[in-house]
Amino acid sequence: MASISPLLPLPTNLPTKEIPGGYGPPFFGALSDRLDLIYNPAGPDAFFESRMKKYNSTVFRVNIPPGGIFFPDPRVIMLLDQKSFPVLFDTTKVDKTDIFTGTYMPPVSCTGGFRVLPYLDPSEERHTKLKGFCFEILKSNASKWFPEFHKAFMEAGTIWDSQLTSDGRANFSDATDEFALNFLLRSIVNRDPTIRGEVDLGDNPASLLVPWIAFQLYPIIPLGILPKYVEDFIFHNFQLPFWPVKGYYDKLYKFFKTYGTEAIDIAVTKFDLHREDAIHNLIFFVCFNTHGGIKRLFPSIVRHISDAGAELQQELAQEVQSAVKSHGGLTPKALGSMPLVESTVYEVLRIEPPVAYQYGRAKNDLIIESHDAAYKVKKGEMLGGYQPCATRDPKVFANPKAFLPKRFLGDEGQRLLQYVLWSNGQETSEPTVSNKQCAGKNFVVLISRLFVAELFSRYDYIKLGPPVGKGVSPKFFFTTLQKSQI
Ligand code: HEM
Ligand SMILES: CC/C=C\C[C@@H](/C=C/C=C\CCCCCCCC(=O)O)OO
Repeated sequence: MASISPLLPLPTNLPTKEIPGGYGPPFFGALSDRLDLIYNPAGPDAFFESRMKKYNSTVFRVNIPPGGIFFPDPRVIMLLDQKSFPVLFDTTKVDKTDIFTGTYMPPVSCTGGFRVLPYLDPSEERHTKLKGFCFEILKSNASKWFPEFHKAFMEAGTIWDSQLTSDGRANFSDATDEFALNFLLRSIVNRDPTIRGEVDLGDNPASLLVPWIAFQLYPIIPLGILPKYVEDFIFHNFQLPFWPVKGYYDKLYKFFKTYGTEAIDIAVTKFDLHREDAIHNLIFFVCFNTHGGIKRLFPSIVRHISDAGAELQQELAQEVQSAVKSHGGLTPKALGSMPLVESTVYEVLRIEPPVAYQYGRAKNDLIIESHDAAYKVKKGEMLGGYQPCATRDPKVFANPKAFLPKRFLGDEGQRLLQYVLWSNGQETSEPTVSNKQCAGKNFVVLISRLFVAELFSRYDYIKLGPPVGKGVSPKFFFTTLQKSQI
């Protein structure tokens, strides 16, 4: 792991302090913190900022959801600065077994009875095999990314233009969910989900994923579908049975088992994996890891660019359209000559990392340092991080709460990349079979740059309206799509 740069002052005999905060009485302490965090009208940012202020520390003890009656111990030590947060990446210090979703783990019934890759610690042999399989899937399909992404994006653009003409607004969310899944299934599973057949995913394939993902996450997110206390009692105290949503997953299973044979054969022959293990992990890679991540990242990219206004968008349109023109199309070389697009994507990933929470259990007694103190952690204690506090650390980033799309331009910008942590690792490090950094780290940055480049190849100016609807994933609509003149 690359060391933290000299920008952070080296420790000079930091005072050792007791970790502030606490957990309160059993059940009620967790209930109080959960209601404060999950149902905080100002969001988790406000919750963690208020606790940092209360304890005058970026390291403190708190209960992290769910923590309800039938859920595991919610006690966590949070690390919320750029000095302490990277401990979560260090697998010599933390154990990552079964903590992908935090203090609670969904039942393996929702992944075919298998503990899929993200729940495995690097010390497990399956972790090495499955991460190698994931890398191979990304490598062997790389030639498809540009053409398949362009094809799927153009289908979405046609829908948006038509809706804007007929309805005065265009449904960004639904079209993006579908185009992203079309892109992934055409590229990785070699099957176009829009082609109906004996085994298919219906008219809206992306909608099949929602119940399955919601089932895995309902104990840790605000669903917003019932009155607060009713919702909290039902969804944050009990593990609900999988069978009501099993039908959705079974459709995904049949689709991957039927059409994903090329990828599954690679898992069996090259990585010595059992066929069923490979199928359920491939479903997870595509439908949870990738599509689930895109569902959070792509709206964030468009929201930040839309809110940044006309000046940024004119510069993006100019950079993209001139590069596409001079390279004869949106080619890898054209994309590689769009520094503002790249910096804008990194700034979105910094200011709003799509997955805000990371965890790790202390493998031994540890001393953890923040910028201004050292803290003793006992073996077995759960460590956690709310990443936006670390990626908005004022000791590292000037004007940390501002969206500055040019922040990562030039040499200074390249040096700051080590403090972009969205992939559960520094942007300047690489995922390996020995660490827990996102296997799709470089793929995500590539398709995010592609997404911005496709947008500003087609449009000169875009405006996203306010979110519509409550709950897990509100929908976003374009209110303006000004077509490019070329
Ligand atoms: C926008 C999209 C994505 C986001 C935001 C994202 C984010 C993350 C994060 C934060 C982690 C670490 C979780 C933890 O252990 O604390 C992770 C792990 C992982 N991601 Fe992603 N990811 C994305 C896309 C992908 C893609 C495209 C793939 C592969 C096709 C992928 C495969 C994985 C795998 C396999 C792990 C577990 C790594 C391991 O166990 O060593 N992800 N991802
Ligand atoms: C929904 C899937 C999102 C990204 C997929 C990515 C990483 C996932 C890491 C942890 C799973 C929990 C994500 C949702 C947390 C909900 C709490 C919150 O942020 O409010 O896979 O690569």
